[in-house]
Amino acid sequence: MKVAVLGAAGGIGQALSLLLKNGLPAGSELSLYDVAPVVPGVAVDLSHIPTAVKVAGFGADDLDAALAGADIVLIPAGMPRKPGMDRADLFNVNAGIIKTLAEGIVRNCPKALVGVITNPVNGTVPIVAEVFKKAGTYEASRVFGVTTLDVIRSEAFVAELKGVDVSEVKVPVIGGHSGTTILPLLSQVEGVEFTEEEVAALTPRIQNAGTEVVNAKAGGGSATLSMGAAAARFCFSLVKGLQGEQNVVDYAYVAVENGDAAYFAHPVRLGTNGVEEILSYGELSAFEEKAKNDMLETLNKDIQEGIDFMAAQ
Ligand SMILES: NC(=O)c1ccc[n+]([C@@H]2O[C@H](COP(=O)([O-])OP(=O)(O)OC[C@H]3O[C@@H](n4cnc5c(N)ncnc54)[C@H](O)[C@@H]3O)[C@@H](O)[C@H]2O)c1
Ligand SMILES: O=C(O)C[C@H](O)C(=O)O
Repeated sequence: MKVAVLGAAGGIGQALSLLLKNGLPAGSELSLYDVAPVVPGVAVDLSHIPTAVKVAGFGADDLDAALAGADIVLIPAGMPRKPGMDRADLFNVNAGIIKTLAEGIVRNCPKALVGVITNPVNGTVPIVAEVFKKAGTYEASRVFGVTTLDVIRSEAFVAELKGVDVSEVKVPVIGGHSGTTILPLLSQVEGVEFTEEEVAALTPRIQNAGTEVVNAKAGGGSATLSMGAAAARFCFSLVKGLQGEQNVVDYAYVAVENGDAAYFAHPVRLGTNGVEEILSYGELSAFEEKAKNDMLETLNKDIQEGIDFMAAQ
């Protein structure tokens, strides 16, 4: 199994790479790429951890070597938010980075499963898809927006609020990855009941959790450690699917035919080709149904921005 991390020297990249060095199956290769000159040093540093995962670092000019033959590519490359910014404000800087990296995937590992972390996820995922379509290598089942951070935050917040064992808590989160497009389905959490007031308070807390971190870091970036943990968890699900494990289900922002929007976070069953099946998110409460309908204008606009960016190239 070869896993490439693009943007591996950054806050998320380093946390994620550490977790992958410790958690990928024995015999895997971890390929670290970044334009920052420190990336070979990050690879050397990780290589001193005694696990059976081989690490290599690749600098700015070595994207092709970093990607050659990768089975999974995770992309946390690009600019994070500062206080006062929306994720959408990152589009102009990050769109070009994502396009360049997606073109590298086309050249070197067109069959890889690609997990996009770079914001704004609602728009960067369509960019990757459009690059692949242009090259004739697109398979919708292989492209994912990583929304696992919304899921793990929801688990943490629900457990904290209800005083239950966090390892038992499962919270579906659908939609996109920004503000009101993040929709936790609290009505479907098993074993706990929420009052209307709790739902009305917890839903926006989950939706604004990224901003909570951005403000607490006061100009020093956005979530990196929790995102590293989230991306590693998602990567391990992809690995299990690739290894042929049955019934691996996780949440991700994926292309959906005849769905709520062209891209929407759903539960998906993972397998050797990435998404084997897009699963239904089930029944929504009246509160969730309204929140879903209300988000669609924003989500569709974000998606179109990514498509238009590529159309203008
Ligand atoms: N999906 C999510 O849930 C989620 C969560 C947190 C952050 N993010 C996003 O992830 C991105 C990275 O965040 P971070 O905190 O790690 O930022 P960071 O600034 O710490 O790291 C970004 C890294 O990307 C590298 N980079 C820039 N251009 C590159 C290129 N062309 N090729 C390869 N590497 C390049 C930089 O050198 C840097 O090392 C941001 O866009 C942020 O908004 C997404
Ligand atoms: O909020 C951000 O800008 C980063 C990330 O998308 C998050 O949810 O923490």
